[in-house]
Amino acid sequence: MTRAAVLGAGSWGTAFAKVLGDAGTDVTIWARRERVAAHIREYGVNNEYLPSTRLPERVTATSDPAEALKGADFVILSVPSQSLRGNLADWAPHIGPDATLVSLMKGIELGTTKRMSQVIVETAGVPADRVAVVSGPNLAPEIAAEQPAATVVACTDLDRATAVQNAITTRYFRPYTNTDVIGCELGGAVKNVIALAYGIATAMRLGDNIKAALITRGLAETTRLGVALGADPMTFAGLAGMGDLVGTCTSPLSRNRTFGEHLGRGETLEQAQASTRQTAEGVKSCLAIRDLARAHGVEMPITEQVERVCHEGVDPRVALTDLMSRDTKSE
Ligand SMILES: NC(=O)C1=CN([C@@H]2O[C@H](COP(=O)(O)OP(=O)(O)OC[C@H]3O[C@@H](n4cnc5c(N)ncnc54)[C@H](O)[C@@H]3O)[C@@H](O)[C@H]2O)C=CC1
Ligand SMILES: O=C(CO)COP(=O)(O)O
Repeated sequence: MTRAAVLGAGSWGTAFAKVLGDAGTDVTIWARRERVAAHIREYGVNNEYLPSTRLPERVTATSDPAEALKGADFVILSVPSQSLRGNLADWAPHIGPDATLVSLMKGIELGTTKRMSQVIVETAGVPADRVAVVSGPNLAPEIAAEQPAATVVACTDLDRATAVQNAITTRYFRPYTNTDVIGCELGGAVKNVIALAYGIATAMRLGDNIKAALITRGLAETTRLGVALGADPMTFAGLAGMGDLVGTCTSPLSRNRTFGEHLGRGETLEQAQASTRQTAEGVKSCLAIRDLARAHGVEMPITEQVERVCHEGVDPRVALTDLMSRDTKSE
């Protein structure tokens, strides 16, 4: 019997545990707070993040990471990106020697500008070919409700990607494999920043033309950064690129887009933050992505402006004027 540990009991960790359970894997979720774990054990429900989803019998929970990780073939990492390094340092001694580590996270680490798989390799001391990434248009509430979705499992070791694919294939969840880890991770992280911009534009009632332009030019700057870092440009035309970008920007369920709407209504960063307990990864990652782009000499004008609005208190109207008045160029 295959076993998985899901570390992080937020929306996506919990929905992903359900997918694994429905596909026939025994799952133990690690929750930071014992009362969340106890509620899952007793009622089969994560009442804090997905209160209307009943988890399969095969899914249980604990607040003890060693218990969650015992005998796990798949170690699923689903905490906020900026807390991964600290958490994983504690968890690493309990991870089995051949376990596959699977990142669900869509962020870039502040300060180091590292992708999550790089943080995992460094912190857990595992080779890169034991780390897989799952990324695509995967809004957790829809998947928890068994609405159909597709995703990408990326790993440089195709056999491991296929093993993860098999462990998460259900009648409502369809994973594709890919070996481009860099492209899949960048697609997932940068789309959160573009979704912030899309949310800002939505709240400012700027119209559908500019929203389509943000998606298209957002994908262009994501691809530019990806290519500079060694990604396959075709990845950005796939589910982990365009798919996730369109899904996130256009869905009112997206925390990043919703956060952007708060900013677009004129709220400060602090006011927008006070409106949600959930993770809008783009808010912090826009800083790291901007730094990464600058370090590689890549222009990311939308990301630059999102960073200014989020962290430098720039009025979104000023950011828009700056974007529209850049030097003209070829597409
Ligand atoms: N929710 C979604 O629809 C999707 C989310 N993701 C990504 O999955 C990752 C996890 O997101 P969600 O589950 O949605 O987040 P969430 O905001 O729903 O939950 C985060 C979880 O991490 C815990 N947590 C918060 N700070 C922590 C810390 N310092 N140490 C340990 N645990 C901590 C929280 O208690 C909570 O259980 C993010 O990178 C997100 O971008 C990816 C695809 C879909
Ligand atoms: O990554 C996601 C969908 O693929 C979820 O997006 P949000 O974090 O903006 O809710």
